[in-house]
Amino acid sequence: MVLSSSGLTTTQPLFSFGLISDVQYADIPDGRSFLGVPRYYRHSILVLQRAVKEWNTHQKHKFVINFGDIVDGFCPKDQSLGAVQKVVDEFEMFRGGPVYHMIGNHCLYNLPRSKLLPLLKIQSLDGRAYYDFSPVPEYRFVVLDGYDISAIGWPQDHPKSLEAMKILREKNPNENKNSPTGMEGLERRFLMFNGGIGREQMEWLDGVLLEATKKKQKVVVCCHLPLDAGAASEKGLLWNYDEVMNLIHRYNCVKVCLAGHYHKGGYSIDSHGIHHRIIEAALECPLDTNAFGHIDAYHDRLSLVGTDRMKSTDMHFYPTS
Ligand SMILES: Nc1ccn([C@@H]2O[C@H](COP(=O)(O)O)[C@@H](O)[C@H]2O)c(=O)n1
Ligand SMILES: O=P(O)(O)OC[C@H](O)CO
Repeated sequence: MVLSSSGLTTTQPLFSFGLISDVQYADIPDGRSFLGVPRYYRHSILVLQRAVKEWNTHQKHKFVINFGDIVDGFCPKDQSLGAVQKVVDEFEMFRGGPVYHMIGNHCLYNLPRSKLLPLLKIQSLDGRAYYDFSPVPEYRFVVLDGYDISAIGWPQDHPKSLEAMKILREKNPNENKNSPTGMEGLERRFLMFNGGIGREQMEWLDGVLLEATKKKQKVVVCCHLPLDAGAASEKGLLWNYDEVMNLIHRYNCVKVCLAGHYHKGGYSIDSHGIHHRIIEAALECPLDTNAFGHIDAYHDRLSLVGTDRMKSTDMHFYPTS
């Protein structure tokens, strides 16, 4: 406890970290999403630069998490490598500690996993992009690879690609597998720009949650793709979000799930009291506006302090016995 200037006692966070999502940088003129939402491809890297400057000014953040989609799919392919490197270099200007990246669909439109993962410093076996880390003994972060089963990013004849195409053929009747036309409700998540968690990753997640439970750690799950329909459009959900959440709900250790992809951002608390916070996209910030923030982590809550378009959210943990 410390005494604030107002004389009231306040509790210091255990640690803090910076966060940003969907930078989707490209050296191309402004454009729009399929549904007409403006996208500012060149301005987004300025948002990132301002974020890093702010995080460095604070001098208290232990690390940064980037929620994926570092470069946009419209980036000319002969510029992909340079563009990803350029954005990574901006992140590297953060002086407080490591930057944890995750992959999104737009990353995979630009580069194969074999090139992408070393650039993003994701230690990988066989192209896997899931990992965990524990910044303090009380907390563990799990970073999921939402494009583990995906029709993008793996060679076309790779078993994971074939499995993804089978799912899309069964679930999505459209020739354009990015189109949800004629699909109803939650079924609308079966789009090519989404993906799923494979069996091995599920088993790995189970093991991490078991270990975290034994260590009495609070877990924050991070994934480019949202895991709760209350916080995002069903068109943006992880294909097997339901299986992943059923597994998570078997434990009491997961307190918060953070994601990107759904550019508008969102927030919900699910049936088990887990907070789902979808991070607003840097790409959709008009000139001189921002969408980045930091999270202060306490024993009993995460407090997201957002800038401009990123809303602030206090996430108090549901009491568990
Ligand atoms: N209702 C929709 C939405 C999207 N698509 C296809 O997905 C691509 C990516 O969409 P963005 O929102 O990221 O622009 C888009 O180019 C369309 O091919 C769709 O078919 N129907
Ligand atoms: O990642 P994008 O740019 O294809 O956009 C995905 C949608 O916003 C998901 O809701």
